[in-house]
Amino acid sequence: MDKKIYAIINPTSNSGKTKKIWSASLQKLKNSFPDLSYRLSGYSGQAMEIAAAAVKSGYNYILAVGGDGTINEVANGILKVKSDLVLHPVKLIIFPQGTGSDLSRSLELKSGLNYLIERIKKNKVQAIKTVKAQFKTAARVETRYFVNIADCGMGAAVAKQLNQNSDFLKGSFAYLIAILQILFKYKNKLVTIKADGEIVYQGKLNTAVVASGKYFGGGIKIAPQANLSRADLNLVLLKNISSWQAIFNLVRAYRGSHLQHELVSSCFANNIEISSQIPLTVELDGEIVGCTKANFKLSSRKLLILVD
Ligand SMILES: Nc1ncnc2c1ncn2[C@@H]1O[C@H](COP(=O)(O)OP(=O)(O)OP(=O)(O)O)[C@@H](O)[C@H]1O
Repeated sequence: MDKKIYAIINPTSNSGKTKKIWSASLQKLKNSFPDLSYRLSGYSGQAMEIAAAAVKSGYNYILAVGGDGTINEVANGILKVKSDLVLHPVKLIIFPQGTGSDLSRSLELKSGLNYLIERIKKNKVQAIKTVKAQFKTAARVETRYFVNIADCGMGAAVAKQLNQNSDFLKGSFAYLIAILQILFKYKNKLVTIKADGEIVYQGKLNTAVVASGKYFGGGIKIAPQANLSRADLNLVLLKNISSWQAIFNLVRAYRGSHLQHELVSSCFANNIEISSQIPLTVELDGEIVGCTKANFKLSSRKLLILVD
């Protein structure tokens, strides 16, 4: 079957720069793929609906243009459609245009339009795992997939701060400012963490990271042992570290050499549960979705992604 490509663009990603980049890229993309259809998302969450509708209409390539949040929505839209209703395997194409674009970093995708066109033509596929997260919102218990990294605690508080900050701050620098804003305010909280049914940690915690990819926070290599194609999940715990310890180890975290720290642990599991008396904020692929109690379970559904 031919490539039927549907592009979904988040015009607000990367502080609105994506809208201009898309306008400048469209004609060249159309020259290579004349049947390309596309739509700009009009509000948060719409990319999920557009992706699901495109898959149901028979599009077999969905192109996500934006950052990790956009990819998360598009992935959820693809996975929402029951696999027996999908006529042909659906492949996700990524045109990385986010503030952090941490999934693209884990996939080692080259940025730029020419590389995107080459990627589509080459059609090299990598299957990555997907993870079903369950968490609490004000109204109910909800579920949503993530594909790169989920975290609870200070990491999620930083993502929340980032979303509130001015669009003036860009890229990894925007994340660094948000980290510094939260670091000295954040109080570690008592948690119980289970991995595959066994308690693996009980005590004060700064951040729990449930990782498929290696990077979060605009390039912090928080889970250096994680691998998108590996079957299990990497749980990285930043235990009762102080603000100063976090500051001193930030450079090590960017390099991925923080696992040697005595208050950092890393293990692998298929099912991770995080509970706490004081709720911790939960973040999935950079999006704040709710709070604990949260559960992260490996899904049997894989996501097919075009890579370089
Ligand atoms: N039309 C829209 N108006 C407002 N928000 C939107 C719209 N379309 C999508 N969004 C929201 O924009 C948010 C940010 O998107 P995205 O994560 O792709 O960009 P980013 O934050 O710049 O990149 P990254 O997550 O890689 O740092 C998401 O929460 C998404 O739901």
